[in-house]
Amino acid sequence: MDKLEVIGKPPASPGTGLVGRIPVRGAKNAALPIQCAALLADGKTRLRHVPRLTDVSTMNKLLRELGCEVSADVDERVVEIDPTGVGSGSLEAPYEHVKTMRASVTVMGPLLGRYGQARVSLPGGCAIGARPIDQHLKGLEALGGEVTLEHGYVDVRAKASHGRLEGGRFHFDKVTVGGTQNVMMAAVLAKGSSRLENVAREPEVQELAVLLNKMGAQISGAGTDAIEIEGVDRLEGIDHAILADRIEAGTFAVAAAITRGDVLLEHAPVDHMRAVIDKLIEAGVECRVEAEGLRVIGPERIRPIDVATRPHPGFPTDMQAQIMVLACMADGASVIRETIFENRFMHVPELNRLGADIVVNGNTAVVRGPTRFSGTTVMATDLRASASLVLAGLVAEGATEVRRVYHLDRGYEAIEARLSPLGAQIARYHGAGA
Ligand SMILES: CC(=O)N[C@H]1[C@@H](OP(=O)(O)OP(=O)(O)OC[C@H]2O[C@@H](n3ccc(=O)[nH]c3=O)[C@H](O)[C@@H]2O)O[C@H](CO)[C@@H](O)[C@@H]1O
Ligand SMILES: C=C(OP(=O)(O)O)C(=O)O
Repeated sequence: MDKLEVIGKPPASPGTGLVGRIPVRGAKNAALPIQCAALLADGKTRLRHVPRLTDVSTMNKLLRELGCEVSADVDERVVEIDPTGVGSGSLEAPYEHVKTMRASVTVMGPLLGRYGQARVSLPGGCAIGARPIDQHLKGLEALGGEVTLEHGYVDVRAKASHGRLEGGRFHFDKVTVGGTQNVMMAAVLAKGSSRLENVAREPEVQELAVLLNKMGAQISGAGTDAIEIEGVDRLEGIDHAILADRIEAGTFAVAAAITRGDVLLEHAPVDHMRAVIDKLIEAGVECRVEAEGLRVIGPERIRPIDVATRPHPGFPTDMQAQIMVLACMADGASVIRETIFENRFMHVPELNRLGADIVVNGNTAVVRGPTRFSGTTVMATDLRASASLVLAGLVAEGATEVRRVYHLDRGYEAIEARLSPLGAQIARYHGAGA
């Protein structure tokens, strides 16, 4: 297992921290459902600006097992997916895949929509919460799917004798990104029309709808809280560039802010980052929208902030751990509330081991700054928790060793190689640590 060593530098005067430009890569959370959507097309889908992440490779592997021909030009960040061979073998996402990456369940909607059936391992919980998929399944039932749960697997098939879903109306009890994507993908090839209400409005949902419409689907309303879909008979393979990652950009923005740096985040999707940018500005961080991206300049003094995570356009839960590090560096007490996942404070004990003063009560964390982080060995527990530990390491006195970096590699492309040119001292050691 790899580990990262970050040699930190407590912040000095403004402009002495991370300095330079960093290109923002394609978004993991946009790429994964789009890879699944390729299952719906007649012919090949060509994806560009695909980030080099383990989750993307895991999804490619699953698609190959389902019968897709997948070629990945990692250097060019291009992935081509041809689903012509799917259907001759098993339409199953096995436990081995789903346990390493929950987003594997997103093949369920496209498989059901196109082939009339799918079998997917139940994902179970993960470090950040229970994460049930009841809304995915209820939504698929509302479109004419029949769901059976047996031996840890979900079996879903179209009830109608013609083997296609009929379409239908579904109101989500809970706003769910993956649920919206799964049910939307099931509906595009249905015989009739569908209306999905109380849907997620995340940019990655909108992006999926854009892609599906380019393929020939008829979806309207993505980005609002109701989506209408007219089923069509077939979809075509197309060429598409993956949206830039608002969470990666936000993570690097915090790195610039806490180190008192000056960093241009090239191609940052600023329109999708409003809630994060607003909080950075509230904390005193200078954020300038420039032609080439977002420029972030760290202030002399960071002000405390109150943050509550919410579905988009609210503050994203995937930035909660990182903004907590900004709060640690603020002069005074900040309050951070996590309302999306019930157990997403796993980074707190590790940040406290690095010197933070964070007290958690239920879903609320009170963060008392300013912290003088002091490097030690810490353990990554999930993707964004890992990112927060790297951020704290950047401003810690001495060396911070972050173990279990495989979590980080799920969602950040070679973070050490990206941050080093900005002046960070960060190195990866292969096969070391637990
Ligand atoms: C690959 C991907 O895009 N992952 C993102 C996606 O995850 P994911 O799609 O899994 O997250 P959801 O939006 O579904 O989860 C939101 C909340 O709804 C609950 N829920 C969800 C489905 C369901 O059927 N029943 C139910 O109760 C979940 O447990 C959670 O508490 O959105 C999350 C919320 O923005 C992000 O943190 C993840 O990074
Ligand atoms: C929670 C995340 O991802 P996933 O849904 O893939 O676990 C994340 O990207 O922060």
